[in-house]
Amino acid sequence: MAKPISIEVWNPAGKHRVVSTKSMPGTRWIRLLTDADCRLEICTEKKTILDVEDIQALIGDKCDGVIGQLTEDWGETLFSTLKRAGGTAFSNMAVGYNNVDLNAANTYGIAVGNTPGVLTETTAELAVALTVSASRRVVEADQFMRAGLYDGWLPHLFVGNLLKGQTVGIIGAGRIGSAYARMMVEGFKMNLIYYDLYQSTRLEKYMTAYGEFLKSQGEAPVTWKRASTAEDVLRDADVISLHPILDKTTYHLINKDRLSIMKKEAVLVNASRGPVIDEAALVNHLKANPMFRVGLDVFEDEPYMKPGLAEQKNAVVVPHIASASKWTREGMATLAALNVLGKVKGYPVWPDANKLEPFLDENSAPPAACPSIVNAKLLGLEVSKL
Ligand SMILES: NC(=O)C1=CN([C@@H]2O[C@H](COP(=O)(O)OP(=O)(O)OC[C@H]3O[C@@H](n4cnc5c(N)ncnc54)[C@H](O)[C@@H]3O)[C@@H](O)[C@H]2O)C=CC1
Ligand SMILES: O=C(O)C(=O)CO
Repeated sequence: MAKPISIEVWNPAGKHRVVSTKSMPGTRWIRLLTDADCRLEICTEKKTILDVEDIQALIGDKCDGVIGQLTEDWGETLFSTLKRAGGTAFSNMAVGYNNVDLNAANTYGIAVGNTPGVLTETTAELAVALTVSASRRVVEADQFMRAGLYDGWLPHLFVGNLLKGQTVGIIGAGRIGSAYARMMVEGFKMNLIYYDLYQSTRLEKYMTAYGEFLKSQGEAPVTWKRASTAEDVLRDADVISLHPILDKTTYHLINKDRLSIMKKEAVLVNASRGPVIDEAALVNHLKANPMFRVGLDVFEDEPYMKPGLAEQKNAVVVPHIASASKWTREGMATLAALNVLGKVKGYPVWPDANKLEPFLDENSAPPAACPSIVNAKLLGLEVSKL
């Protein structure tokens, strides 16, 4: 028998049953669904991470689509349950979808949505915040102050690293990696080295133009380089920020060997996914190298930290909040809802998931399309001509 699970129902007479496994910020997403004849059921269970059984209970016997979260395990069991309930759509309220087994979704013909773009700047800004906090020892200094230990200015008190003129390294120069690179380069006049499987022509053009601009102002130009290996970035950079997707190629990309080639006083930031770093190896490295610093938004076994990490003063840790600005979270909710709604209504897929502004304009109706379906091609979904 299915577990009892608490829900809040909107528009009970709606024709299409859509389930959201969590309450999400804002109300626009709710309005968009209910105005389009959906009965929306929002799970209000007081449990942060729902397990597969909880979600099966939510899906029930009839469900057209589900809006879910990156903490959930969307694999064979959930996609087959959704298919049996007549569902055709699932959307993560996230850009990353490493919690989703796309092969299983494809097997059951379920469209999988994500929420790119709307979180790019917000996430990059938090990565910058972690970089500065780690470089300048902001959290350590804050704790020292609150503990009443400050008894006057001293030449050696909380000396950290200057960013200006140093080299910032990016691994994964996609939307967020490129936005972060620009913030660091513009903000701190840093030189750039990046590694990605693909060339980021846009970022390279920007770097060249910005260097020219600085020169025209009589300032030292910034330089850039595309590295041919991740190791080249790790060896050369003073600050390294990780922004790749999580998949087989990036799992434990930062491991004991790669940590050992980094500068002893480097700053490492991770706002991508926890398993990109071998966290146990990182803890050992932090212990052995007190001048090496990290800023972490994500962890290998969320919500837990590996033993020893919490005690390391050279680590700044925050609980996966990189996309947590009001505008972004409301936008993510809107995109996730529109992915599901679009598929339920039989709309085509938006042609460019990097240009989703029309869906985010609160003053106009969104286009009749699914903003971002990651398996659209595989499912042979029609592309919008709008
Ligand atoms: N901490 C947080 O709250 C957030 C975390 N994220 C994470 O950030 C990731 C990136 O997001 P976007 O920039 O929007 O995605 P994106 O797809 O624009 O960028 C990812 C980049 O990683 C590159 N990449 C893939 N495999 C690689 C490899 N083996 N080595 C080097 N580069 C590789 C890709 O070529 C691409 O350029 C998401 O997949 C998600 O996991 C995203 C938003 C918020
Ligand atoms: O969107 C993502 O992938 C996140 O991690 C949360 O914003």
